[in-house]
Amino acid sequence: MSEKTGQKFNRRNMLISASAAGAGLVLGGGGGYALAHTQGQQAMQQTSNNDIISFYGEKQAGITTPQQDHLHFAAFNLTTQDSNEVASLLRIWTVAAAAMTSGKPIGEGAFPDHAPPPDTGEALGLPAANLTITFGFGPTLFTKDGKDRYGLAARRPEALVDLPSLPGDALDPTRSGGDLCVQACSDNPLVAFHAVRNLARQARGLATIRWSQLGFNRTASTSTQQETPRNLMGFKDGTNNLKVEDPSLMDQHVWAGNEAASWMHGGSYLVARRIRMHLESWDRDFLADQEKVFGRRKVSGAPLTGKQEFDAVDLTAKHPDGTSIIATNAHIRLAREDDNIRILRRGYSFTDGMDKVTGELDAGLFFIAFQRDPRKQFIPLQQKLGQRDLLNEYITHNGSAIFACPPGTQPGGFIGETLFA
Ligand SMILES: C=CC1=C(C)c2cc3[nH]c(cc4nc(cc5[nH]c(cc1n2)c(C)c5CCC(=O)O)C(CCC(=O)O)=C4C)c(C)c3C=C
Ligand SMILES: [Fe+2]
Repeated sequence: MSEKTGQKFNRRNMLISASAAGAGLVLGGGGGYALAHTQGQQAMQQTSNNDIISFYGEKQAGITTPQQDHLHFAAFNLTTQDSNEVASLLRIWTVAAAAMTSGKPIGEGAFPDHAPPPDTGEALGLPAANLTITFGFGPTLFTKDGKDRYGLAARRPEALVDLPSLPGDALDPTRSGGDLCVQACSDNPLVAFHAVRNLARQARGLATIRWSQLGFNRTASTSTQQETPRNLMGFKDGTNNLKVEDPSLMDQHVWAGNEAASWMHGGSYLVARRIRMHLESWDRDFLADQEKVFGRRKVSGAPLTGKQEFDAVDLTAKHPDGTSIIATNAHIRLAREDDNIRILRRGYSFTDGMDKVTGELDAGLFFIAFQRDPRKQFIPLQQKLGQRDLLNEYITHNGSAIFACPPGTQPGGFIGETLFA
């Protein structure tokens, strides 16, 4: 499993070192850029801190590593027809991701004056801020329009299904699907942006961004060490999420095991949904009704059957008149009626400004969940929620994608090596 390495390196040290050495404007020319780069590498060896999450490991980082505050997610269309070029792209991305997640710019050694710098530069001076970069493969990497594009069709995992049409879906194809995905998460939004920008730049000629989504303020806690954040509806979100400190729950619900295609062992399946919230009508709803929708108190986050946030949810408790305290179609009842179906939620709030047609906010939850098998987890859950959830009055799912995230890799290897072996 990927872990915090305890190494100290940040791009700020790199800049300070460079200017102390009289390099002048670090971005002013190739010489300054290169000096900053070299001295930054020394800084990394000399100091230590804890804002670096190792890219290399048995499992990809960004799944069961504690969730950061900001997201830049991008889905890519492959434009190359050659499977060797797809593997080459993954090799290049692996090296770049390992550098950026350690707080280093892309590219080694001195950068030439008369060529574009290998790194775009906007994150120079910034620490890694716990950057993780997680890669995934969409169904269309394996089969597209009935064709075996790269000779990989036979290796498509059974669990990597095309998501069926789900109740209440209003999906926009331009915000859905993708051959590859990159999930960049960091506690600094610019660091996450820089990661996706630079990977997209490296992909030129082989792949283009199909759609992307920025996310702010994680809407889940994935670690017992984190405080539960609030979503844009004002409710604490993530209270009963799986917590990464329990490896047996991760093995049971998140990591693909022996049932999966062998190249996916130690990987996981990512489902992303762009869920627009109709915040104007939500804001007109009475507090008691808002609380009924979720089955929890707005301020404390406590279940309606308890007093404090982490009190157990009692789905059997009744009012004196015999009706259920947590309504029969409350979100937390439907999401947890079956204790065997659990997912690791890792979503973010988003806003893309306003809807030009209605004048309303275009904002909501960019839902991301990791799981061992979407056929047994996300799909049945959403089938139930989409039919009966009280929340449906206030939300619309308008983007959707599924990706198989392969296991991690070690220095010298690359993400996806088990698939392309
Ligand atoms: C298909 C899975 C889920 C979707 C889609 C989904 C959308 C969604 N959820 C909230 C807000 C909350 N969800 C909460 C709990 C919760 N949600 C899901 C699944 C989906 N949610 C699960 C499995 C759970 C946990 C249930 C449990 O085990 O008790 C909560 C309560 C606090 C918490 O436990 O996190 C909130 C709040 C929104 C706003 C939303 C779509 C916009
Ligand atoms: Fe939920």
